[in-house]
Amino acid sequence: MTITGEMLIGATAHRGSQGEFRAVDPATGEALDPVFGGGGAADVERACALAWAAFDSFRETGLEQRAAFLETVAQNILDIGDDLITRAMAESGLPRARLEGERGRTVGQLRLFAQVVREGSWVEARIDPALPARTPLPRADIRQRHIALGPVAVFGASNFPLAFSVAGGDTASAFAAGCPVVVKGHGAHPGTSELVGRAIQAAVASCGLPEGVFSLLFGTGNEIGTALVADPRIKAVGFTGSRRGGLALMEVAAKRPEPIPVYAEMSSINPVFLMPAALASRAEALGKAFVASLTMGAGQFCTNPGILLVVDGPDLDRFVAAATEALGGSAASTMLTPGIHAAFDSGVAKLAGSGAVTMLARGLACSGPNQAQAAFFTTTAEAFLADPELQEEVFGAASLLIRCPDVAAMTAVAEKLEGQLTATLQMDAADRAAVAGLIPTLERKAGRILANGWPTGVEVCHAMVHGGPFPATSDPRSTSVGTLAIRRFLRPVCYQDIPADLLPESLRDGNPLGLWRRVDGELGRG
Ligand SMILES: NC(=O)C1=CN([C@@H]2O[C@H](COP(=O)(O)OP(=O)(O)OC[C@H]3O[C@@H](n4cnc5c(N)ncnc54)[C@H](OP(=O)(O)O)[C@@H]3O)[C@@H](O)[C@H]2O)C=CC1
Ligand SMILES: O=C(O)CCC(=O)C(=O)O
Repeated sequence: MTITGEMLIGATAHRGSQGEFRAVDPATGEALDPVFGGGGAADVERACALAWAAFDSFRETGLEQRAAFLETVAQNILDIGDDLITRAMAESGLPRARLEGERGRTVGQLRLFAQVVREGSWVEARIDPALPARTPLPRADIRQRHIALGPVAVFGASNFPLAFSVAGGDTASAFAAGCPVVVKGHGAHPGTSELVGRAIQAAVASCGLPEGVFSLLFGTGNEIGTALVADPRIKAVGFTGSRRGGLALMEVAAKRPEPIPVYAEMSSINPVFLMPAALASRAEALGKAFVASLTMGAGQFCTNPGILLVVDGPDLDRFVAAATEALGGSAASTMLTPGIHAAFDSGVAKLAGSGAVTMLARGLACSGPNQAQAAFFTTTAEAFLADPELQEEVFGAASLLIRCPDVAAMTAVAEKLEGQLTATLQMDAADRAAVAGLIPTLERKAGRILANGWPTGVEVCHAMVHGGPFPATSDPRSTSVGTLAIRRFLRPVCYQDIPADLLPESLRDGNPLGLWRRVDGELGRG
């Protein structure tokens, strides 16, 4: 498939006229062909007008048709073949195996959402039949279902050019809910975005859906994203990226005449608690496993283990020795963009320059452009508590070990942490009582608590929560990974005494769609 450098607006391909840009291969620093045209206000207007025109029809597509659409998108992405992988490698510096795995995850989550759509319980139909004889007052016939929120603006993330980008989790869950999507493609991987965008565009056409179900825009500055979020026809936003970018978009959304929800995944340092018995029994293995998680994908995961909390003592020294040895031998790896690389270097320099922090190890020296050397630092619980800047995310393979005098100090540090995507416990049986004391704090701080694993690598499943209190996300009531993500793009509507023939099928007597429904409080298929 040829990459043209055009935006995809409804059924058309259209070259933007507001400036030009090219992707950069971060491994070589060279600009890649073709030249892309940046979009402007007229392109946002056209994409949003089409999305709005498609909305009422798309949200009422039958469950089977919508599920088949998601499956067609998945198949079309696979059908691009190796061109997709080679372009994504060139644009991101990520290795083939990682991108092939990511493609599998992307296709898998589209197919999982197809199953969810077919199964239909997301409609959450409720029926409270009329009680005309009730005294002192009769009850009306009251029915409820969930409908799609409206067109959704999705911002592709730089660090997952497939699974969190044009056809990533935000798009899949919005489509599943029945929302048209306008994607603002990330400037780091426009060719990958165009290829995937064309796969979606073809699926819209072959499934007989209105063209406005999907558009893909590019820009050469913040203006296009701002205009998209400000457009009155956009009713929700999905974003993964920097705290600054997420906050800026939240502000735009909040200042609209009609404010809208922004589901932004932004910043997390993912504390790992090395509990005393676990440390005593397997300090060396933990040191090696920690470095493997830290350096995976050049550390460019929002779930990266950015801080470790540990009780000081000889077992910690064993852990540090193993971790510094592993990290000292880890190769420098190419980061996604020159900007992300520069931000990593400046974050590491800031930590190194802090009087309260000691450098423990650096990875092997860089041998090419945009490469990052992993970094491992230590500080004390007291110093960490005194300096809120030590909590700032350094995006990449950098981590800070916090030496605590006892488990109570670990809890005290946990209490001072900002909201997190994850909190990890390395624990043995003898740590159970201490962990039981920590869990209430971790439940308040994080979206996912895990034991004896590492936070990188999120399973896409029904029970997953990839979210958490601010600043991990802008809305802790939801998740951006897993099937619960559909809820972000739905809202309940109640129908009181609406004539039977005007009710949506999901709420009609006789349950023509065979959905799980709550009738007079009882859940069943009646
Ligand atoms: N925690 C996480 O999961 C991640 C964190 N990051 C962090 O973000 C930094 C930069 O990476 P990047 O991926 O580019 O993330 P950004 O947040 O800078 O950009 C993400 C997207 O949001 C848009 N955007 C950003 N700011 C604004 C704004 N003020 N108004 C309108 N649109 C905006 C960008 O558009 P435009 O192209 O116009 O800039 C881009 O499409 C990294 O160094 C890292 O610190 C990055 C990825 C993931
Ligand atoms: O760890 C993962 O698999 C997902 C990470 C993520 O959401 C991110 O880095 O933005």
